Amino acid sequence: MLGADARTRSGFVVLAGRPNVGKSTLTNAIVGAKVAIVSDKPQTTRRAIRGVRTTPDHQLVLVDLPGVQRPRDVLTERMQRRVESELRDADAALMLINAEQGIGPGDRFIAQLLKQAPLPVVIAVNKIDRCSKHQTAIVLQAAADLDVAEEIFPISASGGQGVQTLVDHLASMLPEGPFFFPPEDRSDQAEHVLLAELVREQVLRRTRQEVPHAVEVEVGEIEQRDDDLMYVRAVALVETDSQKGILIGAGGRMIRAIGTAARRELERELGTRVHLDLTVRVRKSWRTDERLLDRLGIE
Ligand SMILES: Nc1nc2c(ncn2[C@@H]2O[C@H](COP(=O)(O)OP(=O)(O)OP(=O)(O)O)[C@@H](O)[C@H]2O)c(=O)[nH]1
Repeated sequence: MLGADARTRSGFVVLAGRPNVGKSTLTNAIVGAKVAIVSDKPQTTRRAIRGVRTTPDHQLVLVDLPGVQRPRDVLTERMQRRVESELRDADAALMLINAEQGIGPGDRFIAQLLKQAPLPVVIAVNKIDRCSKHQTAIVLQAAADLDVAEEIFPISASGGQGVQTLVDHLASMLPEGPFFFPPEDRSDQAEHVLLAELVREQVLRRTRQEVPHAVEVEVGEIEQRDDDLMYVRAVALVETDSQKGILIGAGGRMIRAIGTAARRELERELGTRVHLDLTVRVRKSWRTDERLLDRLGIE
């Protein structure tokens, strides 16, 4: 417990950035644990996943926003609403820019959105490990020209360069106040959502084209069956029969490979042996099924 006179800082920082810029990787680096799933396919993060970093003097709650984009269907409209409400409720925003790609229309769109939000903004220029000093300097200048951020930090989320300096600065921006979550918490996601994300990560790793983005994973049952065995039932929802066929693979090879890899991830997360019961089901147009989106925790 903290002493009564201890001064702590505590608050919410929203992460904004184009798809694939490294938001999940940075969340994990800041929190020091795997709370957001990482993939090299854009549009992985459909939920506002939070990571919680707690030190003796601060608690920084990261809200990892979905790739900001214009609403296209029910799913993305919901994302957009979530983005706007997170911006209203947060203490600061961290905009991530991809140093390798430079600044594009998507970044300008986000900068515009952040300019209208009543909160201080910091920019981190990520993936500098992939760039020459000269290229990094050009992107840093272009980031400054967006005229939205108080401070700009060059970082490598995967390599760790510059991350500590960025975190120290973010922590200093938080208001003084008590912690929101118990210090041992790293994420406020319901356990079944986190486990479902770990399974979905393995689906994304192994599928191509339209399949990755058509798949959602729902974890129904999580049950301690034995002293050292956890039973987890998961369903991969797809939109068409042909996607189902791809996911199952010839002779069930694909789904077995996904299941084995996912089980290892779940065992690491839960610290126990896991029996994963993974099935594939077709649910046409789950993207526009509001009730299902509610159940899956996509707001
Ligand atoms: N070289 C390098 N690669 C990085 C860095 N940060 C992230 N990546 C890679 O970039 C890809 C995308 O990273 P994610 O963290 O999934 O990106 P994201 O912004 O969360 O993506 P969405 O969820 O689609 O919005 C992955 O392959 C990462 O390994 C970095 O600093 N350097």
